[in-house]
Amino acid sequence: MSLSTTSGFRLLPGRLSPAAQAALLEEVAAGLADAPLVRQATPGGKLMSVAMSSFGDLGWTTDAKGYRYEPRHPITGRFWPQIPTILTDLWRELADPEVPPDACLINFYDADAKMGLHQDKDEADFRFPVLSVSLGDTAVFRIGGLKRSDPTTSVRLSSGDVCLLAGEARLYHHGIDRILPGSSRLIPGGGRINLTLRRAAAA
Ligand SMILES: O=C(O)CCC(=O)C(=O)O
Ligand SMILES: [Fe+2]
Repeated sequence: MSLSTTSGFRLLPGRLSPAAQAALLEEVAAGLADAPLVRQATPGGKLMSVAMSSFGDLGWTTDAKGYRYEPRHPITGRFWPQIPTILTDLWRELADPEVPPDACLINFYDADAKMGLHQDKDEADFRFPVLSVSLGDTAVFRIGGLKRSDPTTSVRLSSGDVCLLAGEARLYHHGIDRILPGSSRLIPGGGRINLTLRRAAAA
């Protein structure tokens, strides 16, 4: 089964040059110094293997009360750092020329982390795409369809790759099966960072 581009899924391999990746990584590291990565628990009480933080007006959080967007970091209580301009520029070019993203989720995967099949549906308006940027080790990304039981395709996301979940694919199930440790030298100590730009609140 191959993933139709008419679904609204778009992969732009190597969209960010090595220099742009390094510059973005520096901005992410500066943001994480202010809003540290946290391993959060699902509403069901399971600790996620991915460590997370956010940039923007809203950040994604999860705890016993559920999944939601919050204006402040769950541990520090501070507002989230601003979304780096490299990312808002990409959004303007590839996602929406007028309405800016108000959330950028930061996921850090170590060699053992993964993310189960899910839909991104905590946002107010699915007309806006999710724009994803990958840095560091390659990930084995799985994407299916609107139904959890739909057939899935495996796509590798490498450092500098950008992908869009737009149109019908905006609500396709997706997840990360595994990381390929040692596949990139961008992040000191290894691992993968995924950044997803979103419009969480109504525009
Ligand atoms: O890490 C990725 O490439 C996907 C992340 C994701 O699906 C999410 O944050 O909702
Ligand atoms: Fe997702």
